[in-house]
Amino acid sequence: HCVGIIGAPFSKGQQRDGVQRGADLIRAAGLVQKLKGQGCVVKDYGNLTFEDIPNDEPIGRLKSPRAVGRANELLAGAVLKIKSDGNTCVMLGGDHSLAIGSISGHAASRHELSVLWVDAHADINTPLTTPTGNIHGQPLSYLIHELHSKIPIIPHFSWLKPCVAAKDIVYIGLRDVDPEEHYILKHLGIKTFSMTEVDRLGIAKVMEQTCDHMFSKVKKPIHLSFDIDALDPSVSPATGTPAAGGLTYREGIYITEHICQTGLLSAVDMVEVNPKQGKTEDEIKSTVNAAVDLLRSCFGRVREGSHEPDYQIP
Ligand SMILES: N[C@@H](CCCCC(O)O)C(=O)O
Ligand SMILES: [Mn+2]
Ligand SMILES: [Mn+2]
Repeated sequence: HCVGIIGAPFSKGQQRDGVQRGADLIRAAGLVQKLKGQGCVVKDYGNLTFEDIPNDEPIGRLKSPRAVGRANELLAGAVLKIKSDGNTCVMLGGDHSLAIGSISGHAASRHELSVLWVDAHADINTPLTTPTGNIHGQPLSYLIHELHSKIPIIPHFSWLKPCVAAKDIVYIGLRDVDPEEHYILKHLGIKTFSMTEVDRLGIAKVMEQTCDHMFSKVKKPIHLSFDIDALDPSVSPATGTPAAGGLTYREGIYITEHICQTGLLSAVDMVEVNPKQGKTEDEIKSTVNAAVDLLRSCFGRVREGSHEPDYQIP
């Protein structure tokens, strides 16, 4: 696996300080060394620098629209470069509004994508349906062709064009979906595996049906957008919008092991780790370590273990 890492220390897609520190916390937990230790070729492209945008007044309900638009324009360019260099891209957030840039940049490189959105939330509010104005609850609405007519002109978003078809999106982990989002999911016929389906089917069947859906026509590169709040708060409490009844650590690892073995993973986002939302150092560690382990499983780590092909018992 050739892996390119980009850090996006950005928090203006929501209101809680601290999520901008996620990238460096994941690095400090040894992500690069651990990926190299399991045979990956890793290039760390460092962190993006986001210039402050003064007077970024709300537009309608949207909060920090100019900062979010600009940050994602920068991120899109960085992801495109990482893909052009032949890597699988790992974007470390930062809040989930960054998926706007990550998926845009990925689509600029690989045109048709399958998007697997692992999250307690649907993140598909439009600028007119959002209950909070936080753009981390809206990223998919800017990216989906079928919602283009529902997105108004927004300063610093003129670079952005929709690049994903509703049929190419699958959700796993939903348990906190706004009514407007639920209507959009049903109206667009988007494939969803809420926590009810995870409970009913079990994670193995969920992954089987996820892959059947994604590969039903042509096999496309996979963009995995993993919001750490998809995991149960007992595993990953240090996050801004925790919701009870989430994925176990094992279910999260199963998802990433399974996606790895498809051989189609082309980019992965790991977002919403917020150390300031952890009550103790242990809560922060548990959250960060889960993020690291999930990423290790994206790139070949398997729980049964592995050995060098030419190993022989001495
Ligand atoms: N649906 C809420 C909560 C969004 C949570 C965002 C997280 O998943 O990145 C909103 O729109 O503000
Ligand atoms: Mn979420
Ligand atoms: Mn999210």
